Amino acid sequence: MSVMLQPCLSASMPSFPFKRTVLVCCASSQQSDARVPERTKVRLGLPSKGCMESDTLRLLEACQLPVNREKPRQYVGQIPELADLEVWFQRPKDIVRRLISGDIDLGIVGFDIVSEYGQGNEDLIIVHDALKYGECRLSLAIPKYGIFENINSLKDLAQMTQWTAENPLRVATGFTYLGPKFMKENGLKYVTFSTADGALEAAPARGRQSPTEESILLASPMGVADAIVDLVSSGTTLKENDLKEIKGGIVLKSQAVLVASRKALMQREGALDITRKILKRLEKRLETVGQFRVSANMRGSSAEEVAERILSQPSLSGLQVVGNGVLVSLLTNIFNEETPRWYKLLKKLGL
Ligand SMILES: Nc1ncnc2c1ncn2[C@@H]1O[C@H](COP(=O)(O)OP(=O)(O)OP(=O)(O)O)[C@@H](O)[C@H]1O
Ligand SMILES: O=P(O)(O)OC[C@H]1O[C@H](OP(=O)(O)OP(=O)(O)O)[C@H](O)[C@@H]1O
Ligand SMILES: [Mg+2]
Repeated sequence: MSVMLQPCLSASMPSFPFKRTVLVCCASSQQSDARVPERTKVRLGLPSKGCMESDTLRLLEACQLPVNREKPRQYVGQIPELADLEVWFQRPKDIVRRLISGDIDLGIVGFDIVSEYGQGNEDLIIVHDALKYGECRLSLAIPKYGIFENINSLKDLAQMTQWTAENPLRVATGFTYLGPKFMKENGLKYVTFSTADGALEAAPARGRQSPTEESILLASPMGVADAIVDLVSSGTTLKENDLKEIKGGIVLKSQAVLVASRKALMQREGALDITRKILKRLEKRLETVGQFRVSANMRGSSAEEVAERILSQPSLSGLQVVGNGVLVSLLTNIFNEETPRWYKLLKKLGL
């Protein structure tokens, strides 16, 4: 007897993996009673360069929402499926700033950028928190050598007697909001920050190795920081620059998210409906990522008996016998109607 198995081994739905503190700190910057600027089209901001741009366009295409642009460097585009929508290609930080100013209504960017440039503004609503690319973490990293050789946790770092008002821990970061906030929340009192746009990992290079090697610090042009707060993905850049992450040193975990302006969703005609359509396509697409269809032959005296044996395995729970009892398949497409994230969004909007 031959039985066809079609289990789709489902990746579990990720829960919200981020530090909630990040988005709740500055309620005062909220402008909920302001009106949105008048215009006819809903605007979606997409990253204008790098992997975030290409991965975002790839995801939208896989969702049957391809973006049309006459020329690859053009800053405005359209999604033919969504006639009332305009796509604006922007730098990620500008997407967040323009969501807040009301110049765009929806955006796709890294959660790190929403947190850094959104600074807890309650107008920003995360509609989809896990688009499954741009995965990285914002982390504190310190040298592996010198006075940091035996420092392996944030607690160890905070307890070092070196740090005083005159001789603070020097941190280089491009995250000038989240970096200081994290250090303060973790009780590191004597800290100063410097900022740079890239290659931060070079900042501590052979800086302060030991109290007796202060001359190296002065002589080394790049010994300008003791630690950095920067994005880490594979960890290769840190490793190749002799830096290490420490226990308790993750500021936040990030991946691409769909973010919206609350004002726009509430006030702009068509914005909520377009969001619902985009969300539905994203959910449908992402739900199948990491799922596999398996076909197998099994011996048995009847289809029912084989099906019963399969279904008695706890690890295969979720399988469902369909048709004449011969085909066994998983209920994967559970979002025939609206998705859980849609109901969550309505709740956040008080609708
Ligand atoms: N190493 C990384 N791995 C995965 N995602 C990352 C990494 N670095 C950054 N990101 C995510 O991508 C976003 C944009 O990164 P970044 O500002 O470095 O862009 P870029 O340098 O223009 O492009 P890229 O480095 O992707 O070619 C970040 O805000 C973060 O969300
Ligand atoms: O842990 P890893 O996989 O090594 O990735 C981390 C590196 O990636 C990012 O820089 P990027 O290469 O994007 O350069 P950029 O700073 O110029 O954007 C980030 O700022 C780190 O330097
Ligand atoms: Mg980069």
